Amino acid sequence: MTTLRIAGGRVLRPDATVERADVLVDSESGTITAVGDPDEVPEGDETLSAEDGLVMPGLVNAHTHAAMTLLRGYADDKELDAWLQEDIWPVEAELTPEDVRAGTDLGLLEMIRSGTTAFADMYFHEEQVVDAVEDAGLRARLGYGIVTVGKDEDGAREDCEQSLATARKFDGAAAGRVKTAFMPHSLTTVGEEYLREYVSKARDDGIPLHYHANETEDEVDPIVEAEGERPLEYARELDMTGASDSVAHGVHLDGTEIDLLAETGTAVVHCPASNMKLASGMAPVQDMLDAGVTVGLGTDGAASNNDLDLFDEMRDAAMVGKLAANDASAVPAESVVRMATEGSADALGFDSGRVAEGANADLAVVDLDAPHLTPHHDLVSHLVYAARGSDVRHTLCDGAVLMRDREVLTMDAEDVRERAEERAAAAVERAE
Ligand SMILES: N[C@@H](CCSC[C@H]1O[C@@H](n2cnc3c(=O)[nH]cnc32)[C@H](O)[C@@H]1O)C(=O)O
Ligand SMILES: [Zn+2]
Repeated sequence: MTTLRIAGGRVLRPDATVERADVLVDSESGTITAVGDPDEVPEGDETLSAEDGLVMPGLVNAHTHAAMTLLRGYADDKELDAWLQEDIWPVEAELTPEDVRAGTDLGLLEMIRSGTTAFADMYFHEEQVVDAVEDAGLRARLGYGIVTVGKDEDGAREDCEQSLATARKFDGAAAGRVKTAFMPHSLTTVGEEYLREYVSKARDDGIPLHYHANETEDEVDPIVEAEGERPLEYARELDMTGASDSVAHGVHLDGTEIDLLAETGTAVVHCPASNMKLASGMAPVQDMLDAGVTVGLGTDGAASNNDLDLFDEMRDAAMVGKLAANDASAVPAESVVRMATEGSADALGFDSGRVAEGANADLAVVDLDAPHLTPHHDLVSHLVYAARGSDVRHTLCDGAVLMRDREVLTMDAEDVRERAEERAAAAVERAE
């Protein structure tokens, strides 16, 4: 057994208290085997210094499209529908497997550097994402995104089959760090007949669902008109709500839908930056938390954010949560940290997001000695309101060190940047 002791720092515990403690990690099982007083934690085979640092759960990005880093800054300042149809989808149609690998690598590099250890990915050429995750050492729940609008029946079925096949094939890949889901893009971009047929197939195999829901009013209104019910009521009828499922966004929700989410255990992944940038609206996050909904946090793709830094996202979540509730005490720092760690991990079905014995050893160590993190009245406050991704010193996933002293060990950062730069430029040129 190889053990690693993370020593000399402070530790953020699941009850949001901070204490001086060391953490012992078993690299073979990839779990945390002890957390506690430095005198009581056994010696490790190796030591990683957390002096002047805070050991926290690795952040979990519960909704993204990692390869969309290639489209970062390509098209901004537009609302969702026009942005997707006029700018994003034409370039995505040109993306080859190698392009997706390059964009995903760039996304993973950015995640590791900013203390993110797990993510949910909805995209295509997912075999590339599996390989990228395997090599970089992160954890992911991934799936192939289905769009049937604008496709004939054969094309639509092909998409659905592809999503099922991807979910079946890759579950458990990368030594168990990859899990999968069936991923219809949304309730309006996938036809009802296909949802009915293929969701039931996914259910037969126990495959969870992840999809965009209630993101914009333009997406809610047509369902209300056609079905005479709210989108999530429609989703429940289609058997698309359940304890293993998660929906991205959940911006435009009424009280009935919030109750439905809580009752069924369906998680919502809040994506505040994307919601603000595309002017989609303000999610009722405090209302969801009050109702007992599992709420996670996601960046969405880098083209609508425009980065994958969950520290930024935490600040955005707190800020917009207060505006939405018209209450400065709404969505406080502690709730936000919980959202980005345990909440997201629960949404994705990972035993991560908490520094506790037995949990996955997915961790980040944040430097506390920066001017913008001084003084130390309240470190939970700092994580949400003052820290940034570049404050992360070490990142670990599944008991392995992915970044040590700001050097990413599992990827060649220069090569990743060069490939992404070249492939992004070429794809845009082909599309235009
Ligand atoms: N199989 C589909 C791809 C779907 S992947 C998921 C899709 O979600 C898109 N996407 C990114 N951000 C958002 C968002 O905020 N709302 C809805 N879709 C988004 C993204 O561009 C990507 O096309 C096809 O071949 O068209
Ligand atoms: Zn999305």
